[in-house]
Amino acid sequence: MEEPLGYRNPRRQKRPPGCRLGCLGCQIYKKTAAAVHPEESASPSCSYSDDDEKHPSKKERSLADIYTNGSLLISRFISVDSLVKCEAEYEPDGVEKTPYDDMVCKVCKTGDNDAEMLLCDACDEGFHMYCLCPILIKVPKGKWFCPFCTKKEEIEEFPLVQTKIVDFFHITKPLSNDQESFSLRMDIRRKKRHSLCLYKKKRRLLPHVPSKDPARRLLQMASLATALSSTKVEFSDELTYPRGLAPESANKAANERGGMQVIGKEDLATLNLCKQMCARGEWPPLMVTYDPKEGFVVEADGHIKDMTLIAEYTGDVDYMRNRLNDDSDNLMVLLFPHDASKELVICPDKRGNIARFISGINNHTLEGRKKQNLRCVRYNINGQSRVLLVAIRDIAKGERLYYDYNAYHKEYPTQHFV
Ligand SMILES: C[S@@+](CC[C@H](N)C(=O)[O-])C[C@H]1O[C@@H](n2cnc3c(N)ncnc32)[C@H](O)[C@@H]1O
Repeated sequence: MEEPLGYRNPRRQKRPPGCRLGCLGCQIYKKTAAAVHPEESASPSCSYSDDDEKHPSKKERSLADIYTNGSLLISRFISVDSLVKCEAEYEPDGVEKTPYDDMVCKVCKTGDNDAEMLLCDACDEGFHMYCLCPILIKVPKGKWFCPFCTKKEEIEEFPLVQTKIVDFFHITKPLSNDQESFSLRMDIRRKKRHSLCLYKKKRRLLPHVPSKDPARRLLQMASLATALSSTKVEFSDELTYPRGLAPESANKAANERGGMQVIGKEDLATLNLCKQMCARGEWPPLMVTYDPKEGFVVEADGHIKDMTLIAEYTGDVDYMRNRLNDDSDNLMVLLFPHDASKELVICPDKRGNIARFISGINNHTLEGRKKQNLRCVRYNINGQSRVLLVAIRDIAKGERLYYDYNAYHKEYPTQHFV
């Protein structure tokens, strides 16, 4: 398997953290600036709106800013000549005092990490992004309301009616115990058993084994339908190329920096088999549930063997350059060519499948890393790049699925992940 890739989080630190809120980020920026250049101090109240292109956080913005962590971003700003002029009140040590200095998070009651503190646009209370449930990994675009001011929408369960589920997922055959397809799959598995040693050595992909009970499969599908409809995402088990985004011709695996592994014949047959099974409603045994800390999560609803193909990561394909201001936390790198303007990402915000709900590990802790049971791998499939999620060990029924969002690009902030 090639080096796995991770999520790309283009909006991370697009502006100084928290600057949306009475411009707390601006305060941080200005406070830091004032400490270094007290003569060029910052105004206590920012005159720019959040989305104003003239906002200091937007000026001088480059890819380097976007992919930089908060502290580096601030230090980069203070080295910029054109600091914003302003009047400020100084403490004796020359550091400007702001109305937000005493702000504490309403959840943990501390004022630590003010760079990660959001202010509610209604009640003006502070909340650490990582104290929210589920946690927020970046400053939201536009207005933000805290859980106390937002009337939380109840997750509405998708109706457990076979016809509705068949329609929702465009299933081509009713969800019955389809003997023919099961025997086809068993045939492949029997063949594999004969050459077990060989396949173990080569680490071939394995097709998933759906739950035998059609009623259970219906429940699994209803759980995904609930998650997709709650997030207003239409089901799509393939990459999509809507007009106005990147054309399909832009997805050329040959352009990948350093090359991309070509999928083998047997693995391709397995992928095709899995796709056919899914189209018939014979899905991997997975259940989507809701966790107060992680949001929607995916759990194994049956034993899953090492090397089982879990899902393809699907969604609309777009150029990364079009997504720099994207609020989404689930963009996936699809193609990483030498020419950065041609970098492609998968955006499952409008269309997608179960892959977009799978959790990420906290790769700052050993505990977090131990949870990893999947890996995402890119393959050159018929000349195009595709991203597959594959089990990297046996997964027991009830275990939650996790992979490393940061295995390739190290930009996804997972330090507060559970
Ligand atoms: C790709 S989405 C995963 C699906 C998401 N849970 C949902 O409800 O749509 C990534 C987001 O899920 C949450 N998440 C994923 N893994 C997590 C973890 N290990 N701990 C806490 N939150 C996690 C974070 O809010 C993150 O921004």
